[in-house]
Amino acid sequence: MNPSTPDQPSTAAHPNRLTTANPARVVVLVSGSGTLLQALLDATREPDYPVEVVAVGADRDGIEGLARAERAGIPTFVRKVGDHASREEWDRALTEACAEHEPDLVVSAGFMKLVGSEFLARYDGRYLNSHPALLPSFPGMHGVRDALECGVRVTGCTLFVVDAGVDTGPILAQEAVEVLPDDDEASLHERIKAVERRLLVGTVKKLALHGWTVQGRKVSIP
Ligand SMILES: Nc1nc2c(c(=O)[nH]1)N[C@@H](CN(C=O)c1ccc(C(=O)N[C@@H](CCC(=O)O)C(=O)O)cc1)CN2
Ligand SMILES: NCC(=O)N[C@@H]1O[C@H](COP(=O)([O-])[O-])[C@@H](O)[C@H]1O
Repeated sequence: MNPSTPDQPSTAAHPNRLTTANPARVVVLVSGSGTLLQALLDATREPDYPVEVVAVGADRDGIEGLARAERAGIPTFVRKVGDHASREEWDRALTEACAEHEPDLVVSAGFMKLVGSEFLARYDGRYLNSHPALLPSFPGMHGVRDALECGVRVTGCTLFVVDAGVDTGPILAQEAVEVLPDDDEASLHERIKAVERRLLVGTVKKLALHGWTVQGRKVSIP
């Protein structure tokens, strides 16, 4: 993890400011199809996109998210909970696997495991998660299904800085998506993911360019 680089504003006036290398080194964690990951990979092909995806990690084998990384020539790693004696050991192994790539940011993009205290301490303020609902409504593994079952007319997506709770961390960005009368979980999730991809790519760019501060529940990007 890097402090400010010469072409970025000084952190002297903002002691809690988090900054990245230029380009920012990003590890992406996935458990599934990896379309959010793909959006980041596609963005990094633009010459002025200030991010390098340095590795992709997963908690399981055989997923399209890992295949996308391999096709892009990006290093991958898999750390399965079941291969470790305890959840704490898995958390340490995941932390170390990420650390080998010296990330400025770790982005959870459909990563379906809760991380523990070692991971959170190492990546304090630097671990982001994209969630397919407007938090604090509908946290957890089934944000789209829960919103539909509740009958809301508007849901959306949230990008936040992960803390020790489940989808409770300080919010970076949100965008609303209308629920249509004929929506099922799959159709609504597809429309949300289209918005999530754009929000993730745009917000990670802002973080890389400007840095950010986390103070209590507030995240600010200058
Ligand atoms: N400490 C945290 N870790 C993670 C968070 C978080 O908010 N705090 N967000 C997730 C992603 N997530 C929803 O956004 C989420 C992922 C997983 C679970 C969960 O209960 N998982 C179970 C196992 C599920 C399975 O493998 O089928 C578990 O971890 O044991 C809830 C919410 C990223 N990590
Ligand atoms: N609680 C975490 C969660 O539900 N994550 C969600 O998984 C999807 C991943 O899509 P992808 O595999 O196509 O990128 C995204 O909608 C993401 O928000």
